Order: sequence, then C-alpha cells, then structure tokens
Amino acid sequence: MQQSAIALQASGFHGAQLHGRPQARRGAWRGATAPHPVQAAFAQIGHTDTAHMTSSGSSSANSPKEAKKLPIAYSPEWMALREHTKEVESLHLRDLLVDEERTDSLVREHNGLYVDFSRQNVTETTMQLLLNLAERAKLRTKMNAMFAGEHINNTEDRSVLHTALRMPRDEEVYVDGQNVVPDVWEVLDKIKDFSERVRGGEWVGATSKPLTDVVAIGIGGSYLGPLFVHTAMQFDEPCKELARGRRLRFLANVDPVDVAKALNGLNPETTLVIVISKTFTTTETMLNARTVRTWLTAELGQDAVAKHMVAVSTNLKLVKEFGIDPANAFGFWDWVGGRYSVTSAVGLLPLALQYGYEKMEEFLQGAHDIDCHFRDAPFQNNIPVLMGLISIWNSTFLGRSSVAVLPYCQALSKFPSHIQQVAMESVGKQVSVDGEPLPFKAGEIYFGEPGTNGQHSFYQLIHQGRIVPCEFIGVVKSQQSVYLKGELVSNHDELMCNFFAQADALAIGKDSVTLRAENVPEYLIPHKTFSGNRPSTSLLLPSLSPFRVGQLLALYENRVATQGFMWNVNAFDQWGVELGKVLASRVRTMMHTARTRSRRITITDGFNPSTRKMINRYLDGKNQMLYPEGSDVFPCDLIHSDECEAKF
Ligand SMILES: O=P(O)(O)OC[C@H]1O[C@](O)(CO)[C@@H](O)[C@@H]1O
Repeated sequence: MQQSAIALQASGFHGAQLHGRPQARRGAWRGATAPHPVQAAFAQIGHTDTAHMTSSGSSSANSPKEAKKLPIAYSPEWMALREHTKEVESLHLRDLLVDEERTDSLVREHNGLYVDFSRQNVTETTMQLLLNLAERAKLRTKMNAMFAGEHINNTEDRSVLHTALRMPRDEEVYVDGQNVVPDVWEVLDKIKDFSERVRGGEWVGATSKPLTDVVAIGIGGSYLGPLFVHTAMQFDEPCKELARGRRLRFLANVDPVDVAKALNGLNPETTLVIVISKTFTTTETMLNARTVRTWLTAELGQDAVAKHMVAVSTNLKLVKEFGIDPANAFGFWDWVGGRYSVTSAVGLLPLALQYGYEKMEEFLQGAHDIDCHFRDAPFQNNIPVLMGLISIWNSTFLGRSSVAVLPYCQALSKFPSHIQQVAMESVGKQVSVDGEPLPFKAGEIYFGEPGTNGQHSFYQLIHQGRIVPCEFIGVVKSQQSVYLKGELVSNHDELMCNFFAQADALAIGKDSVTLRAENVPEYLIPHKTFSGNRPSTSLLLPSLSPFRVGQLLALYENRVATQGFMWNVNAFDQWGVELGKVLASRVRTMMHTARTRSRRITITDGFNPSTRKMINRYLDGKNQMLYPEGSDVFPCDLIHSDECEAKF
C-alpha cells in the first residue's frame, strides 16, 4: 500500500480528505448516481482514471513501462473503503438489526428469490462505496465484454460464454463473428433426441435390453455441477416420478474404490456410460473410462462400446481415438469453462437421461432468468453483483478469508462442493489479468454442509472462533412434506426454525450482562459468551424445482464472475492445477519402472529424500508386487467373468 499512499498524496489526497466520511444520503445507494466525494475530487484535479497514474502521481501516457495499469487497490474508491472499515468495525449488528428502514434497504427480490443482506457488516455508506468501486473497476464494461463474447479469458485467448448455453433459440451471440446460439441448440436437440430414445427403449444395449442405468465418468467441472443438480432434483416429486426405474451414478475419483462404488450392482447389459471431459485428456477420467470400458467389453464384447458408451467433450478427435463413435459424442466449445459447464451437455446429457429433457429445459430457463437479471439490473438491485461486492468487502477489506455456504436443504447437499470449485478455481489467483502481483489477497476458502448437520460439526468455530461470513440458503416449500400429529411443527418447519435462528445467533450473540441475569456462574461466563456481529446473507427460494436450481446456479456463477472483475483477475483460467499434474506424471513413470523391475527408488531417480522414502515405504508395503502380465485385474464382484483375478 506504500505506493498507493504516494500516488494519492501526489495527486492532492491527504489524510484529512480520506478521513472525511462520505456523506451518503439515507437510501441513496439504492438509486444514487452522484459520485463519491473522493471520486469527484479525483476527477476535479484531472485524474479521472488511476489506470494512467504512476507512483509519482503523474500521467504516464508517454511511457510504455509506466503506462502499466495501476491496480484498483490504488484508487481513491478503494482507499475510501479502507478508511470506512474503521466506522463499520465500531458498529454491532445487534444494534443495526433493530433499524427496520435499514433492513428494507438491504433486502432484494428477483422473480421469487428473496435475499436479505441486512446481517452483513454494512451500512448504506458501505454499499454506496462498493458501488463506487464497481464503477472504478469498470464492472459494467467487463460484464458487457463477457456477454458480447470478447476474449476476456486472456491467458487462453478465449471467450467466456456459458451464458449462451441457456439462451433462447432466437437470441444471438457472436464469437469471432459467428452466432453460437444455433450451435448450442443443435446439441440441445441432439440431447433431447438421444435421451428420449434411451428413455423410451428405442436405443437399446448390445443384448437388446433397455439401458436403465447411466454411469457418468468425469471429474472437477465435469462432475461437481451435474452431481449437485442431480442431488437437488432427486427428491422433487415430478422429477422423482420421471426417474422411476432409472439410476444415475457418477464416477470421478481415480481411486478404484470409486469404480467399485459406481459399478456396484450394475449390469453391463443395461448400463450406458458417458465419458465427460472437456479436454478428453484428464488422467483420472481417461483411466476410469478405460476401466469401465474393460468392465463392459469383458462381458459384452468389443462391439458393445458403440451401444454402451457415449461422450461429452470439446475434443472429438480424441473421442474417436478412444473408440467412441463421434456420432455418439455431444460437443461443447472452448468458450465454456469446465466449472461453468453444467448447463452444457456436461450436465444436460446425464440429467436429461435421468429426468427427461423437459425438466432440463426448465433448469436452463432458471439459469437464463438470472443471467438476464445480472446483465440488465442496475447494480444496486443486482443480486449477483451485490453478493460479489459484499464478498469483496468481507474478504479484502475486513480480512475474512472464508465463506460458509449453508443450505438448509438436504437436496442441496452437493451445492457447497460445486461452488467451492466455481469460486476457488476461478478467483484463487495471485496476479491480475495483466500478470501483475496483486497487492491484496483474492479468493476465499469456501466450504459448507447442509443445515442442520453443520450445526453439530463446525458451527462452534463460526459462533465463537474465527469470523466466517455465512450464506444461509432456505427453501419455502420443501420437496417432501412430513408432519407428525402432536409435534409442535412439521419436519421442514423444524429445519427452517434453525435457518432463522442461526443467522440471528451469529449476528446478535449473547453478552455477559444477559448471562449474569440468567444466573450463569461467573467462571462459565467467558465460555458462554457469544460476541455476535458475525455476518451472513440469507437467501430464500420459493421451492426447489429445476427452474429454481438453475437460478441458484447462475446466481453463484455470476457472483464469482463479479468478484473476478472487481479484483481484476482472470476468473476463467486455472493454471494453478497444472504443477501437481506434471509431478504426478513423473512419479507415474518412476512407479512403472519400480513395479515392472522390482526395484526401490534411489537418489538418482531425482526425488527429494522425503518423497523417496515415502515412495519406497509405499512400494515395500505391497511386497514389491509386480504388475501381472496378460490379463486385466478386477475385484470379482465387479466383473461377470470366470477369468476374474482379485490380486490387488
Ligand atoms: O473436463 P476435463 O477436461 O476432464 O477437466 C476436468 C477438470 O479439470 C480441471 O482442469 C482442473 O484440474 C478443471 O478445471 C476441470 O473442470
């Protein structure tokens, strides 16, 4: 921050000005467009854009070196927010929450969604300052660039257009001069046709039996999103009815135990396998695909692949090389990031097979509804934008490094894991889009569990330990209703009582005065005190239909995009996952040598002493076992074959 201080001083900003609190009018942030005083002053002295300022505060247009953009952290809007933290830290949610007008100003609704930000450590001034920062960050311009198909994923030179995956047939969006919506719909039509033929028993397996079970093989973005949506739809009554007699399994981990779990009890004759991989090179997915192909062909013969295996990928060449007929491949495009691919064939194919294509259309419509809201709503009413801005406030300004996603809804049990990838792989970055080190920490640690399970696990820490901003997600109408005669409330109402209570317990807390009034022994008072003032957002969905699931998905996708734009990081690449893959490949080569030549690892193999010792211990643990030659090895109950050998 040293550089920023110099820059601001040189441009006429002195402590006194920064310390002066902005006089935001009550309610102004909801519609105000007046510039923040600091911003206005900045404009007055002729520096309307920090992008052109050097550390000495002078205009830098003439020098290519100096023309480098200064991070947003050096802008007056950023400094104003920094300064504002002092004011907010002196306030307590216990007091703020009694103000009904404040509550009203911090609740937003959109097409059935109800979002309450009043339990965030914010005032109207905070919100106005965040909106000012959004302007400084050129958030609207960046969003427009995304929707327009510009190559905003600069390190891979790609557009970012998962929003095009859910556009109506008659919309247009251009990538490098070509309207991609017809391509999207061509694949959607193919999914509809194929899923209807499989579900209707027209597409049968190698022994003419209907394919009632689906195993979707994929990992990361090719797994977490589809699993979340499947889990969310499984107990929705209409979806449940449509899925009657069908099973959908996922195989992600390369751990052979996951293979056993995915195939357990399945009959190859009635199983359809979908290999889902954007690149079709991911080691885990390809080994799992070869493993399951062996499981199928050992029973049904080589020709069975044509009827029992299909693929979802952008790499149709490798699909063909694998042995899957490209006619049975469902494509998508490099402008769909893996973690943003649920609404492509990645999610739609397995889910349409399970629940029918119509339900997936509803899901797409829900996502599109939020995309339009994100694209069009003014920022002060824009729910994903506000969620993103508040995340920036909590993490970068107030120093809270994690976020707990807490659905009070068992059907959303896989939502936190999906959002964990969307958020952490997107904005867990160390440099800006221009490759400059960030002068602040970007990204947050996401975790979560459904309530009330989490309450009996990690909530202790979030009530009395570190401050973890929480996101409570509740559903008004449960997918399942149970009321036992004589009980005070129905089962779902019981669940939701906790949803309401936890947010207030975190915000309001319990002080020593109250505890003393309750005659709590003095020595227990520190243990039983709840500091409160712990922030959360509450999100209420009217129900958990496929449409609502689509809305929820797009809400979080667009919120993460907002964060990326604000921090000026590329939220659409993921270079941080590469190094581990490269090192694993080195270990693989060495492991093969050790297993085929029965030898231990030596110093000359190039591993450090720690890794060498651990690998040798691992190798020795299996008595220097050599790979058997000439036959595949499966646990017996996974394969209907007399030659089955259970050696491993
Ligand atoms: O779909 P693919 O190409 O198999 O990649 C799977 C996942 O691997 C990652 O690249 C991370 O390793 C994710 O971004 C992606 O979703």
